[in-house]
Amino acid sequence: MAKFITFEGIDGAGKSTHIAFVADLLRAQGLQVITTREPGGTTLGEALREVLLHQKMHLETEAMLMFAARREHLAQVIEPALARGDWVISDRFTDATFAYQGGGRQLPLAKLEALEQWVHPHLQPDLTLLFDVPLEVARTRLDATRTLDKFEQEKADFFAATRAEYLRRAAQFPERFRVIDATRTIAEVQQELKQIISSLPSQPGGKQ
Ligand SMILES: Nc1ncnc2c1ncn2[C@@H]1O[C@H](COP(=O)(O)OP(=O)(O)O)[C@@H](O)[C@H]1O
Ligand SMILES: Cc1cn([C@H]2C[C@H](O)[C@@H](COP(=O)(O)OP(=O)(O)O)O2)c(=O)[nH]c1=O
Repeated sequence: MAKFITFEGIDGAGKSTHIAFVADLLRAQGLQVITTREPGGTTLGEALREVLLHQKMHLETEAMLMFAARREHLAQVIEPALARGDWVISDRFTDATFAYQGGGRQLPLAKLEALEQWVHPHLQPDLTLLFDVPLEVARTRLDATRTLDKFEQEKADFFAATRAEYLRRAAQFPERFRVIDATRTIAEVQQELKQIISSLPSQPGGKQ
Protein backbone atom coordinates (compact mmCIF):
# COMPACT_ATOMS: atom_id res chain seq x y z
CA MET A 1 0.00 0.00 0.00
CA ALA A 2 1.17 3.53 -0.79
CA LYS A 3 2.63 5.39 2.15
CA PHE A 4 2.85 9.02 3.20
CA ILE A 5 6.28 9.90 4.64
CA THR A 6 7.13 13.27 6.15
CA PHE A 7 10.53 14.82 6.91
CA GLU A 8 10.77 17.15 9.89
CA GLY A 9 13.35 19.01 11.93
CA ILE A 10 14.57 22.50 12.72
CA ASP A 11 16.11 24.52 9.88
CA GLY A 12 19.59 23.24 9.06
CA ALA A 13 19.04 19.75 10.49
CA GLY A 14 19.57 18.21 7.05
CA LYS A 15 16.07 17.17 5.91
CA SER A 16 16.34 18.43 2.35
CA THR A 17 19.71 16.71 1.94
CA HIS A 18 18.12 13.29 2.45
CA ILE A 19 14.81 13.52 0.59
CA ALA A 20 16.15 12.53 -2.84
CA PHE A 21 18.11 9.69 -1.24
CA VAL A 22 14.99 8.17 0.36
CA ALA A 23 12.93 8.70 -2.80
CA ASP A 24 15.59 6.88 -4.82
CA LEU A 25 15.67 3.99 -2.34
CA LEU A 26 11.94 3.51 -2.82
CA ARG A 27 12.11 3.92 -6.60
CA ALA A 28 14.79 1.24 -6.69
CA GLN A 29 12.09 -1.09 -5.29
CA GLY A 30 9.92 -0.27 -8.31
CA LEU A 31 7.62 2.07 -6.38
CA GLN A 32 6.15 5.29 -7.80
CA VAL A 33 7.22 8.16 -5.55
CA ILE A 34 6.48 11.88 -5.55
CA THR A 35 8.40 14.41 -3.48
CA THR A 36 6.83 17.67 -2.39
CA ARG A 37 7.12 20.32 0.34
CA GLU A 38 5.30 22.59 2.77
CA PRO A 39 4.47 25.33 2.80
CA GLY A 40 4.11 24.88 -0.96
CA GLY A 41 3.60 21.93 -3.26
CA THR A 42 0.95 23.66 -5.42
CA THR A 43 0.87 26.94 -7.36
CA LEU A 44 -1.23 28.60 -4.66
CA GLY A 45 0.81 26.95 -1.91
CA GLU A 46 4.07 28.28 -3.35
CA ALA A 47 2.56 31.78 -3.51
CA LEU A 48 1.53 31.45 0.15
CA ARG A 49 5.04 30.17 0.98
CA GLU A 50 6.54 33.34 -0.46
CA VAL A 51 4.29 35.45 1.77
CA LEU A 52 4.79 33.24 4.84
CA LEU A 53 8.57 33.19 4.60
CA HIS A 54 9.03 36.91 3.99
CA GLN A 55 6.20 38.95 5.50
CA LYS A 56 5.47 39.80 9.10
CA MET A 57 1.92 38.88 10.17
CA HIS A 58 -0.21 38.03 13.19
CA LEU A 59 0.67 34.62 14.63
CA GLU A 60 -2.83 33.25 14.04
CA THR A 61 -2.76 34.48 10.43
CA GLU A 62 0.50 32.59 10.01
CA ALA A 63 -0.96 29.37 11.45
CA MET A 64 -4.10 29.62 9.33
CA LEU A 65 -2.13 30.30 6.14
CA MET A 66 0.02 27.24 6.85
CA PHE A 67 -3.16 25.17 7.05
CA ALA A 68 -4.70 26.91 4.01
CA ALA A 69 -1.64 25.96 1.95
CA ARG A 70 -1.89 22.44 3.40
CA ARG A 71 -5.59 22.13 2.46
CA GLU A 72 -4.71 22.88 -1.15
CA HIS A 73 -1.70 20.56 -1.03
CA LEU A 74 -3.83 17.69 0.27
CA ALA A 75 -6.58 18.25 -2.30
CA GLN A 76 -4.37 18.73 -5.33
CA VAL A 77 -1.31 16.61 -4.64
CA ILE A 78 -1.19 14.34 -1.58
CA GLU A 79 -4.62 12.70 -1.63
CA PRO A 80 -4.73 12.08 -5.41
CA ALA A 81 -1.22 10.58 -5.32
CA LEU A 82 -2.05 8.21 -2.45
CA ALA A 83 -5.31 7.27 -4.20
CA ARG A 84 -3.32 6.34 -7.34
CA GLY A 85 -1.01 4.19 -5.21
CA ASP A 86 1.99 6.53 -5.37
CA TRP A 87 4.19 7.02 -2.32
CA VAL A 88 4.38 10.63 -1.14
CA ILE A 89 7.38 12.20 0.59
CA SER A 90 6.79 15.69 1.96
CA ASP A 91 9.46 18.04 3.27
CA ARG A 92 7.39 19.09 6.35
CA PHE A 93 3.69 18.71 7.19
CA THR A 94 1.46 19.42 10.22
CA ASP A 95 4.10 18.49 12.83
CA ALA A 96 5.99 21.58 11.60
CA THR A 97 3.02 23.81 12.51
CA PHE A 98 2.89 22.30 16.00
CA ALA A 99 6.66 22.74 16.37
CA TYR A 100 7.08 26.25 14.88
CA GLN A 101 3.76 28.03 15.53
CA GLY A 102 2.96 25.97 18.67
CA GLY A 103 6.41 25.42 20.20
CA GLY A 104 8.45 28.27 18.74
CA ARG A 105 5.75 30.97 18.72
CA GLN A 106 3.68 29.58 21.62
CA LEU A 107 0.28 29.51 19.90
CA PRO A 108 -1.94 27.32 22.11
CA LEU A 109 -1.82 23.77 20.78
CA ALA A 110 -5.60 23.41 21.09
CA LYS A 111 -6.04 25.98 18.30
CA LEU A 112 -3.72 23.97 16.06
CA GLU A 113 -5.52 20.76 16.94
CA ALA A 114 -8.78 22.41 15.85
CA LEU A 115 -7.26 23.39 12.48
CA GLU A 116 -5.79 19.91 12.06
CA GLN A 117 -9.23 18.38 12.72
CA TRP A 118 -10.71 20.66 10.11
CA VAL A 119 -8.10 20.16 7.39
CA HIS A 120 -7.17 16.49 7.73
CA PRO A 121 -9.29 14.71 10.34
CA HIS A 122 -8.61 11.25 8.89
CA LEU A 123 -5.10 11.47 7.50
CA GLN A 124 -1.75 11.26 9.28
CA PRO A 125 1.66 10.43 7.85
CA ASP A 126 2.51 6.72 7.97
CA LEU A 127 6.07 7.59 8.91
CA THR A 128 7.67 10.82 10.15
CA LEU A 129 11.45 11.10 10.08
CA LEU A 130 12.56 13.70 12.63
CA PHE A 131 16.08 14.95 11.91
CA ASP A 132 17.29 16.03 15.30
CA VAL A 133 20.31 18.23 15.97
CA PRO A 134 21.27 20.72 18.69
CA LEU A 135 20.67 24.34 17.70
CA GLU A 136 24.35 25.21 17.39
CA VAL A 137 24.89 22.48 14.79
CA ALA A 138 21.87 23.59 12.76
CA ARG A 139 22.94 27.21 12.95
CA THR A 140 26.49 26.48 11.80
CA ARG A 141 25.18 24.51 8.82
CA LEU A 142 22.77 27.30 7.85
CA ASP A 143 25.30 30.10 8.25
CA ALA A 144 27.64 28.27 5.91
CA THR A 145 25.14 28.01 3.10
CA ARG A 146 22.36 30.51 2.63
CA THR A 147 20.54 33.79 3.11
CA LEU A 148 18.17 33.30 6.02
CA ASP A 149 14.37 33.60 5.64
CA LYS A 150 11.95 34.96 8.30
CA PHE A 151 11.94 31.74 10.36
CA GLU A 152 15.65 31.07 10.00
CA GLN A 153 16.39 34.54 11.45
CA GLU A 154 14.69 33.63 14.75
CA LYS A 155 16.71 33.53 17.97
CA ALA A 156 18.08 30.47 19.77
CA ASP A 157 15.19 30.24 22.27
CA PHE A 158 12.67 30.03 19.40
CA PHE A 159 14.53 27.03 17.95
CA ALA A 160 14.97 25.46 21.39
CA ALA A 161 11.18 25.57 21.84
CA THR A 162 10.60 24.34 18.27
CA ARG A 163 12.96 21.40 18.74
CA ALA A 164 11.41 20.60 22.14
CA GLU A 165 7.90 20.47 20.63
CA TYR A 166 9.12 18.16 17.84
CA LEU A 167 10.64 15.83 20.43
CA ARG A 168 7.49 15.99 22.56
CA ARG A 169 5.40 14.93 19.55
CA ALA A 170 7.83 12.14 18.72
CA ALA A 171 7.36 10.80 22.25
CA GLN A 172 3.58 11.24 21.96
CA PHE A 173 3.33 9.33 18.65
CA PRO A 174 6.11 6.72 18.85
CA GLU A 175 4.60 4.38 16.19
CA ARG A 176 4.73 7.12 13.58
CA PHE A 177 7.98 8.95 14.43
CA ARG A 178 11.59 7.89 13.99
CA VAL A 179 14.03 10.31 15.59
CA ILE A 180 17.30 10.43 13.66
CA ASP A 181 20.49 11.72 15.24
CA ALA A 182 21.41 14.09 12.43
CA THR A 183 24.66 15.28 14.02
CA ARG A 184 26.37 12.30 12.37
CA THR A 185 27.87 12.35 8.88
CA ILE A 186 25.59 12.28 5.84
CA ALA A 187 26.79 8.73 5.10
CA GLU A 188 25.93 7.53 8.62
CA VAL A 189 22.48 9.12 8.48
CA GLN A 190 21.87 7.49 5.09
CA GLN A 191 22.82 4.12 6.52
CA GLU A 192 20.11 4.48 9.16
CA LEU A 193 17.60 5.71 6.56
CA LYS A 194 18.29 2.58 4.51
CA GLN A 195 17.49 0.39 7.51
CA ILE A 196 14.30 2.28 8.29
CA ILE A 197 13.07 2.10 4.70
CA SER A 198 13.91 -1.58 4.31
CA SER A 199 11.89 -2.45 7.41
CA LEU A 200 8.72 -0.68 6.21
CA PRO A 201 5.66 -2.79 5.38
CA SER A 202 5.38 -3.41 1.59
CA GLN A 203 9.15 -3.54 1.31
CA PRO A 204 10.85 -6.80 0.33
CA GLY A 205 11.74 -8.33 3.72
CA GLY A 206 9.79 -5.64 5.61
CA LYS A 207 7.11 -6.32 8.24
CA GLN A 208 3.61 -6.68 6.73
N1 LIG B 1 24.96 15.22 8.37
C1 LIG B 1 25.45 16.37 7.89
N2 LIG B 1 26.70 16.75 8.17
C2 LIG B 1 27.20 17.92 7.70
N3 LIG B 1 26.52 18.79 6.93
C3 LIG B 1 25.25 18.47 6.64
C4 LIG B 1 24.66 17.26 7.08
N4 LIG B 1 23.38 17.21 6.62
C5 LIG B 1 23.19 18.34 5.92
N5 LIG B 1 24.31 19.09 5.90
C6 LIG B 1 24.50 20.41 5.26
O1 LIG B 1 23.81 21.36 6.07
C7 LIG B 1 23.13 22.34 5.26
C8 LIG B 1 21.63 22.35 5.60
O2 LIG B 1 21.08 21.11 5.19
P1 LIG B 1 19.58 21.01 4.60
O3 LIG B 1 19.37 19.60 4.16
O4 LIG B 1 19.33 22.12 3.63
O5 LIG B 1 18.75 21.28 5.96
P2 LIG B 1 17.18 21.47 6.18
O6 LIG B 1 16.47 21.05 4.94
O7 LIG B 1 16.89 20.56 7.34
O8 LIG B 1 17.00 22.92 6.54
C9 LIG B 1 23.44 21.95 3.81
O9 LIG B 1 24.52 22.73 3.38
C10 LIG B 1 23.84 20.49 3.90
O10 LIG B 1 24.76 20.12 2.89
C1 LIG C 1 5.21 23.62 7.03
C2 LIG C 1 5.66 24.69 7.98
C3 LIG C 1 6.87 25.34 7.83
N1 LIG C 1 7.24 26.31 8.69
C4 LIG C 1 8.52 27.01 8.50
C5 LIG C 1 9.74 26.18 8.83
C6 LIG C 1 10.81 26.69 7.89
O1 LIG C 1 11.56 27.68 8.57
C7 LIG C 1 10.03 27.35 6.77
C8 LIG C 1 10.24 26.71 5.42
O2 LIG C 1 10.55 25.39 5.57
P1 LIG C 1 11.65 24.66 4.68
O3 LIG C 1 11.07 24.32 3.37
O4 LIG C 1 12.18 23.55 5.52
O5 LIG C 1 12.78 25.74 4.49
P2 LIG C 1 14.09 25.62 3.61
O6 LIG C 1 13.70 25.23 2.22
O7 LIG C 1 14.65 26.99 3.74
O8 LIG C 1 14.90 24.53 4.29
O9 LIG C 1 8.67 27.34 7.13
C9 LIG C 1 6.43 26.69 9.74
O10 LIG C 1 6.77 27.60 10.52
N2 LIG C 1 5.21 26.06 9.91
C10 LIG C 1 4.79 25.07 9.07
O11 LIG C 1 3.68 24.53 9.26
